Amino acid sequence: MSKDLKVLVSSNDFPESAIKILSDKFTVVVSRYSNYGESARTVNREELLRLIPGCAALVWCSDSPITKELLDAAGDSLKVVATSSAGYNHCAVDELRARGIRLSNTPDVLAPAVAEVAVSLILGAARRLTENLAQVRKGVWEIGFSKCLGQDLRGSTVGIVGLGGIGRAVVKRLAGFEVGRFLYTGHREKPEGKALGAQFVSLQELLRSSDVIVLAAPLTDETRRMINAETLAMMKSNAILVNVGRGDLVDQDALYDALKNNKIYGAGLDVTSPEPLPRDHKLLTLDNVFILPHIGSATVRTRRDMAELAGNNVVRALSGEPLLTPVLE
Ligand SMILES: O=CC(=O)O
Repeated sequence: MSKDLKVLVSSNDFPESAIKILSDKFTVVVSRYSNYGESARTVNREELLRLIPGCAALVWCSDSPITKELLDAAGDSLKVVATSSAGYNHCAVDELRARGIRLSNTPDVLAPAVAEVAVSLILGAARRLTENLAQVRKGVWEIGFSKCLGQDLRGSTVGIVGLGGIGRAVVKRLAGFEVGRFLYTGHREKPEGKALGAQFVSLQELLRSSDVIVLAAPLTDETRRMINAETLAMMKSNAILVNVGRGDLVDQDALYDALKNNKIYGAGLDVTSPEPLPRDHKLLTLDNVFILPHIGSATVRTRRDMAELAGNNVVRALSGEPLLTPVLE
C-alpha cells in the first residue's frame, strides 16, 4: 500500500471516519460536490471526470449511474469500485467485469435501518398517515367510527419478497406486532426462513394471500416491474404494498390505477422511479399512498457503517486481498 495510490471519493459528504481509513494508506481525492440534487449531480459529473484519471479506486456515494465515460476517463489505473450502497444496479457491472475492475457493495450493515423504514411505511399506509396528517394541517379532524379507519397488523399475513438481510430484519422487527403469519418468496427456500417461522411460497401465492407485501428484492432484469397490472390484480383488496427495494420493481402507472380504483388498500414507498418523484406526479394526488424520499439507510450510524465498509473494501482490494463484501472479485 502506498500514498502513490489515489482513491477518489465521489461526494463531499463522505464521513470523516471513512476518509481516515483511506487517507491512512492512500492519497485521497474528494469531490467538492455532493450527488444530491440534479444541479449538484451535473457539476459533480464534470468534477469526477476531471479527478479520476490515474485513480486506483473509486468510492461511489450515490445511486446515480457510473458511466462508461467515467470509466474511460479512469483508464487502466482503476482497480476497484466500492459503492456505498447495498444496491448495485447503477454500477455498470458488465462494463466493470469486462475491464477487470473489482466491485464491492455494503449489504447487511444497512438492513436494520431499512427495515425500520419498511415498518414505518407499513404503519404509514395501514394507518392512513398521508390523509390523517393532511387533516391536522387543515385543522379538520374527522376520525369517527367509519372515517379514516386503518387496518390492524395484528393477525395479518405479511409476505416478504426477497428474504435477504433486509427481508429478515423486517420479519424480526414485525414479530412484536402479533402478525398472524409470515410468508416469503424468492429463488429458493432458505434455512433462515424456517428459523424466523416464515413459510416459503410462490410469488403468486404470496400476492394472493398477503395483507401486507414488502418488496425487499434487488433490481435485476428478472425483478424489474415484477409488480404490474397482472400481479396487482392478484392482490387482496385490503393489501398494502411496501417498497424498500428500487422504484423500478413496480410499474407505477399500474400501481396508480390500482390505488385510485381501490383495488388494493394502500402503498408505502421509500423508492420511486424517478427519484425525486416530480411534485406533480399523479401518485402524489392520492391519499392512500405514503411516500418517503429514499431514506432507508439514512441514519448517522448506518451511513457511517456503510462508508467505513466501503473504505475497508478499498483497502483490501488495493492490498490484493479478497473484498469483504464482493460483487465482482
Ligand atoms: O438504497 C440504498 C442502497 O442500496 O444502499
